[in-house]
Amino acid sequence: MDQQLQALLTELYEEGQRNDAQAQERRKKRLNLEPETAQLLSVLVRSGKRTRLLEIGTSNGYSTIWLAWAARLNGGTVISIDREAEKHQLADANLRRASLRDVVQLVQGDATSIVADLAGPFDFVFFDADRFSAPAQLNLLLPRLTPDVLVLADNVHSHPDEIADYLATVQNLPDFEHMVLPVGKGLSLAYRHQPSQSVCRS
Ligand SMILES: C[S@@+](CC[C@H](N)C(=O)[O-])C[C@H]1O[C@@H](n2cnc3c(N)ncnc32)[C@H](O)[C@@H]1O
Repeated sequence: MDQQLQALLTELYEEGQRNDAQAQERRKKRLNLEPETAQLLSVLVRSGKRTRLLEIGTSNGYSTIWLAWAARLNGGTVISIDREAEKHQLADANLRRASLRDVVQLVQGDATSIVADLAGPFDFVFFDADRFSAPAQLNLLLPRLTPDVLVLADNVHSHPDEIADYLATVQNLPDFEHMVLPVGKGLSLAYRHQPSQSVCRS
């Protein structure tokens, strides 16, 4: 990552921290990922050559920039959803500053309604919005996941009660292995690897 993009990410994160310290309403907070979690996501995208990314919870685009930068290196794209119009505009401006706007489709609205209409397929899904709706969103997305897919969710340690249903859902998915990584606020990682069927040669 070049220094200019690193500097922009640091600026956005620090601005988010300052904003969140004084914002009264929760919906006005940026609630950005910890930088180490965002970096881990970008490593997973790059190392796994993931190209069809979906993020639920854009905020001002901090994590979206990390994902978009990684996706671009793989020739991929990101769809990112947020219900707040103000955050949608901030993310739009920040992605333009990062010269990554062309890699990202920003969608404004309620994530559950939106994912129901997304064609996919996705090989990387990151849940970072309202944890109560995440199980329903995951179930809607299941037919639109690639055989080899990573499904992640933040806030396992920070919001254990809110994320419990999501964790139960993901842990019960057949063919997925699941773990919780002690990074940032606790990152749920589910991985399915279904190799394409080998051709039997006689
Ligand atoms: C934790 S913040 C996302 C932070 C962002 N991923 C980052 O690291 O910069 C959660 C975001 O999800 C959005 N959100 C919450 N519930 C939502 C829903 N049901 N549909 C769409 N967006 C939602 C909020 O407006 C908020 O901006």
